Formats: sequence, C-alpha cells, structure tokens
Amino acid sequence: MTALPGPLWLIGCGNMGGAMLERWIADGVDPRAITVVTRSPREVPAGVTHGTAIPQDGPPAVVVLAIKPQQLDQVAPDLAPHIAGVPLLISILAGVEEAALARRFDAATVVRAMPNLPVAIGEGVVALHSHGEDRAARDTAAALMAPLGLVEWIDDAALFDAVTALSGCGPGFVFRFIDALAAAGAALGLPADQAQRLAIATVQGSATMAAGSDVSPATLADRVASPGGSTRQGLNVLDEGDALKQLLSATLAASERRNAEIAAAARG
Ligand SMILES: NC(=O)C1=CN([C@@H]2O[C@H](COP(=O)(O)OP(=O)(O)OC[C@H]3O[C@@H](n4cnc5c(N)ncnc54)[C@H](O)[C@@H]3O)[C@@H](O)[C@H]2O)C=CC1
Ligand SMILES: O=C(O)[C@@H]1CCC=N1
Repeated sequence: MTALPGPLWLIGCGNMGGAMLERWIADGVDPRAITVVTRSPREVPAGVTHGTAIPQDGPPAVVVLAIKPQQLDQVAPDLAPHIAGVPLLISILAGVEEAALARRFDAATVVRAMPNLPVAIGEGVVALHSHGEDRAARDTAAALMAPLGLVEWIDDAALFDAVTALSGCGPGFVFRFIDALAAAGAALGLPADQAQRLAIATVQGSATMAAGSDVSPATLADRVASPGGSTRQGLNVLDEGDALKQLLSATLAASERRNAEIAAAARG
C-alpha cells in the first residue's frame, strides 16, 4: 500500500488521471489525502475531495498535473500561486519538458511521468525523468507510481518522447492490433463477437507468456511457426520487406514527432 507524504492534488482527472486515481484507491491510498480539480464536475471515489476551483489551502505535499498539454497555459496562471514551494510536482503531460514546467511553477522537484492506460489495473508502464537530485522526492515519485505497474527511470530527457510513443501511446496501437486481428478473423467467417474474444485472449496469453519467458518474443514467434506450417505462411506476410517493423517504426516516429511539436509549443 502506498503511503502519501501529505496531501496530493490531482489537477485534471480525465482518462489518464482517472486511471491513476482508480488504481491508487484500489491500492489503499487514503482517499482523504487526495483532492481532484477538474474543469467540470465528475464522479470521484468515495472520500476523495473534488472541486472545479483550485483549493486555497496549498501548497500540498504533491501535485500531479494531468491536464492536456494544450490546457497548460489556461491552468498555470491560476494554479501556480497556490502551489508555490510545493516539494514535488509530477507532470504526466506528453511532450512538455521539465524546464517548461519549472518556468511556470515554483516546485522544489519536478518529475515527468509517462503512464499508460493499463495503470488503471496495476499493469501499466510508468516512465519517470527528473533532473532533480533530491533523493527523497525522487523516491516519493517512484513509490507513488509503483502500484501502477512497471516503473522505469529514463536518464536521458531526449528519449522521453520516444518512451511516450512506445509505452504511453502503445496501448492505443495494441488495442488497434487486437481490433484488426478480430476483424481479420471475422472476415474469414467467424462471428464478430467470438473473433473479438479469441483475439483478446490470444494477445493476453501471448503477452503473459512473453513476460515470463527467458527467450525473446522473436524466438517465441518462431516456436509457434513449425517449418512448412500455417503460422510461417502468415509470418511471411508480416515479414515481407519487414512490413510490420516498417509500419511500427513509422507509427512510433509519427507519435514521437507530435510529442516534439508539443514540447516546442510549450517552450514558447
Ligand atoms: N490518455 C492516455 O492514455 C495518456 C495521457 N497522458 C497525458 O495525460 C494528460 C491528460 O490526458 P487525458 O486524461 O487523456 O485527457 P482528458 O481530456 O481525458 O482529461 C483532461 C482533464 O483535464 C481537466 N481540465 C481541463 N482544463 C482544466 C482546467 N482549466 N482546470 C482544471 N482541470 C482541467 C479536464 O476536466 C479533464 O479532467 C495529457 O497531458 C496526456 O499527454 C499520458 C499518458 C497516456
Ligand atoms: O495521445 C496522447 O495525447 C496521450 C499521450 C500519450 C498517450 N496518450
């Protein structure tokens, strides 16, 4: 169970902020320590304080910024005076750099965090980056993220947009893949709902197996494909001209580029 170092304000609680909050509460974080601020009212777990105005009793011990990058300059002028001196500011905003945050907020330590949607069930990924050298603040950030899934520090800030593309955006690509796998099964004549169940279970089982295996996913793929069998025929389609690798390289590159554009906009 995660123990908070004091009050935590969650600024923005949509798809991602809501997923993190859901998991924290499930993990036993004291809901009375959390205050959620959103643009319009929304339901929050029992015991969590919620409002649409910035609380007047700041600064809290931790602020988690979970608005969209495009909303930063609407929120910052109102929020900044109320959190001046906050020990730890964690931002999950894609693209927005630590320096851009430090320019808008007076926080002792700024940590960038890049979660992904499966954090809601404790099976997400959270990448962390900070130039801050306060060990206690860094440990607090990591401890707060621990119940959400795999937590990894990224030392090189220049790689944060790439991480965002891979694991932050990644669930979107995987969900799309599952949908396409199901649609392809349905196109072969399977009932659509059954094809979807089979596709989800296939991806779930394969991911669990890959996670527990001592060989690489590439080797596992070869173990499914017996020589002259039907998997090999299918893999030949994915492998022709590195079709799947090329497609995913282009996919991640497009996301990384967009993160860089968002970063440039937030630099001002
Ligand atoms: N959705 C995802 O899978 C991921 C999102 N992120 C990051 O999380 C952040 C939020 O994304 P989503 O949750 O998808 O967006 P969302 O649109 O679902 O949520 C945005 C939240 O910000 C609140 N908000 C907007 N203006 C506000 C204001 N003036 N004052 C207070 N609250 C305000 C909204 O009420 C809402 O609760 C983004 O910066 C995104 O880059 C990061 C990783 C994954
Ligand atoms: O696409 C977005 O805006 C966010 C950033 C990472 C995943 N979703």
